[in-house]
Amino acid sequence: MWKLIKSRLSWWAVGVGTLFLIVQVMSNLSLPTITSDIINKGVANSDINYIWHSGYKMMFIAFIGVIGSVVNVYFASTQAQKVGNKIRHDLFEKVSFMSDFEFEKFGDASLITRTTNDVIQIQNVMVMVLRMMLMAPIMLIGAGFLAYNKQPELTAVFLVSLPVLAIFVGIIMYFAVPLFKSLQKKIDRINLVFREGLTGVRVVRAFNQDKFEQDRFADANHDYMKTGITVFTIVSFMFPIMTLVMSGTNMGIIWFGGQLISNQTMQVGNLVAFMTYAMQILMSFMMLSMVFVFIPRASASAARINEVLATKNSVVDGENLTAGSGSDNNTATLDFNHVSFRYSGAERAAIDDADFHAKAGDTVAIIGGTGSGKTTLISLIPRLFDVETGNIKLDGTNIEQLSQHDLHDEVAFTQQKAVLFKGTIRENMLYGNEEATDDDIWRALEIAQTGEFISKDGDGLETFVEQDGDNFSGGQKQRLSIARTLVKKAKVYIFDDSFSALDFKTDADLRKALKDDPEMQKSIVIIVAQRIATVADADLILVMDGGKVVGQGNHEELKADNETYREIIASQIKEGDQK
Ligand SMILES: Nc1ncnc2c1ncn2[C@@H]1O[C@H](COP(=O)(O)OP(=O)(O)OP(=O)(O)O)[C@@H](O)[C@H]1O
Repeated sequence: MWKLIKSRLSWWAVGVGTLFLIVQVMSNLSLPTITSDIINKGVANSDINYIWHSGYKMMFIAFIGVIGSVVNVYFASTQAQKVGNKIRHDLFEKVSFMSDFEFEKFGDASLITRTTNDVIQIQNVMVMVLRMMLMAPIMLIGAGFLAYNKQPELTAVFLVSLPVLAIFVGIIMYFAVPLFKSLQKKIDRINLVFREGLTGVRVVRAFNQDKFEQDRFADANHDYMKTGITVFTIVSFMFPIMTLVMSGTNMGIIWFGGQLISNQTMQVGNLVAFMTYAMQILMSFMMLSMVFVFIPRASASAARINEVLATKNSVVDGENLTAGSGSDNNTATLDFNHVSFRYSGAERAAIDDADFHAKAGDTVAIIGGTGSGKTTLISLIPRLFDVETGNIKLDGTNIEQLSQHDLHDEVAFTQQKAVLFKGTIRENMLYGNEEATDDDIWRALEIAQTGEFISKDGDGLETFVEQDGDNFSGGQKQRLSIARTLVKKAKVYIFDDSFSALDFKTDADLRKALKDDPEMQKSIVIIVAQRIATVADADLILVMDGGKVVGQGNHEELKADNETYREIIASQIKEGDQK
């Protein structure tokens, strides 16, 4: 935890906060001595002036103490907030650059818990540490010293009360600490079930599994609640035990102190001050114990956060990078040279010796059965994963020699699942290219065949997009995603099964518009598809089966001599889906 906090802490603020904390503790420590003086000198001698004078002094010192406390709380809280803010920022940045490998390792529910709840645990403990953990030792030593000064013999009482308190606190910590740690894992589980229930709400309803999902969530929720109740019940023993020990200590002090007073070896005022110091000593001990109860929970959270921050991204920028891919758009080339790739832990290669070449103006279509490796193949181009053997060259430059930023500038990607953001159509389109003009956006929207639902006569680019694009149909969302990809100026445009949600006519119109657009002639278009009709016009068709490119050529060539391609055609004739 220390490692996580120290580099993000502002040390001058901690210094100033500690200074004011010392002021507060000094004020707290000096008040009992003044009280004892009021009793010993003012009350005993009926000296009203002395009592008033000491009263003013007490008020002044108490006021200084309040200022010390307020300033210290301010610095402790702002530091905790700032450190939390920096950790969340760093986590988000780290997660933004993670490849799918790293995402799968943690799971998104756990990443969310780590960025929210785990950070809050650290913030809470930071406030405790910056206040209690610094205050308690100063107060413990100060009050112990002053109590000893008032009446050394009486300090023997602590030889009993402190060990008794330590034993009870030790027992509480022994049971509470492991439970505190397990609470974090249980929050992960709640997040996971909640997230799955939310994102899959339609599937859940369609299969009438509402009850099953509710029970699943109730189980996770109940499990968390049970552990929470157990741990906080255990911790709640702290306060009654503390009260018991304090009362016992007071009784001891009054018992022995009373005897010392009757022997005239102690003044009444000293007894009162001693009792206050005794409370301060026990309170300090208690504060330290509380901090030590909560630190392990925060340490567990810190370990979970550090695990994310320390994760090495499997896709990283290499050294000696080439600036840009080295040629203008008109000469764009893409070469897959004997590329193989295997998912971590997988026995079989997901891509086995893929070798093909494309140039500006080409449309490359990839077809094959489900699980044949189409998505994996195109994911290698923007380096969502790195190739295992072979290489991919863009304009003759190995893509691993380009910075990821430069590479992503050259490659525009539409995923299988359309993703839209809440906002306007314009905002969504500018996501593809923030410098795009309205004309650029309308050009992209026209190619993507959005005319039937986004028109210049209506709200146009100001049309509102709900969260996840929920106010559009699947096919409309897909067309908007395609338009956003086209707004970007890129050398390679990839459409991963993006046309499957479109009806045949729209699919054909869109591909024709793509082909006819002069801008697209400068780029390479890669289309992953399941339908023969979608791929038939492509300049190069790659037929995939079991991770291998088992055929490449145009429609006529493949129809003539590729068995797998013919099987796909045959299967689609049966479905009445062939061109
Ligand atoms: N993240 C992953 N981790 C491990 N294996 C994976 C992962 N993603 C895909 N695979 C495996 O790699 C193979 C190719 O998957 P891929 O998604 O590339 O196929 P696809 O042809 O795009 O399928 P579909 O048409 O169904 O989308 C499959 O056997 C799949 O199980």
